[in-house]
Amino acid sequence: MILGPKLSKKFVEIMDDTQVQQCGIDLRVGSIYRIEGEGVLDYSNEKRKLPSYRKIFSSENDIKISLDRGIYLIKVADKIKIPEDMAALVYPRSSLLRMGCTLYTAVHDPGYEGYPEYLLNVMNPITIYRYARVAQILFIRSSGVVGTYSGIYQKR
Ligand SMILES: O=c1ccn([C@H]2C[C@H](O)[C@@H](COP(=O)(O)OP(=O)(O)OP(=O)(O)O)O2)c(=O)[nH]1
Repeated sequence: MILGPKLSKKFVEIMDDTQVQQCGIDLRVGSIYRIEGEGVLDYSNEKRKLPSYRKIFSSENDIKISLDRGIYLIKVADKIKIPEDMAALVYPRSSLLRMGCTLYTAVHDPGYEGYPEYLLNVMNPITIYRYARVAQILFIRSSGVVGTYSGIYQKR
């Protein structure tokens, strides 16, 4: 079952009710990075290596950024905390899609806490203002959960 925002509001540190949607909570842009260099991914994570990220925008310090076509990493400005019996899914805002851009997102695990990062694909140039709402998070109550998230992205 997807939780409505009356309940899920407790799990996102939002700025104000503009972020509250009918079924989920909008997430704001925090920082944007260029991805530089190669990543390495294996089965056990022994060889896992993230590429380098060069920060090109921060909602704290900058007013707006114009992005050319390309791939960027985006870190959200809102801290989220997933309860131990829930997972969360994040979708791009449809306005972002209508502008020719999208976010690629993965599963948010039970117990995860932090400022998530998503892949931003700019297929048509876009200007993004500080703290623009770019995504929407949906919380899903989950049964039969095995443990809670404690990987390298916890509390980042
Ligand atoms: O698009 C996403 C999806 C999830 N997360 C956060 C929440 C999630 O709980 C955590 C780890 O995600 P996942 O388990 O998919 O990462 P992994 O690559 O398997 O890392 P680990 O080995 O730490 O599990 O990262 C993001 O920042 N971005």
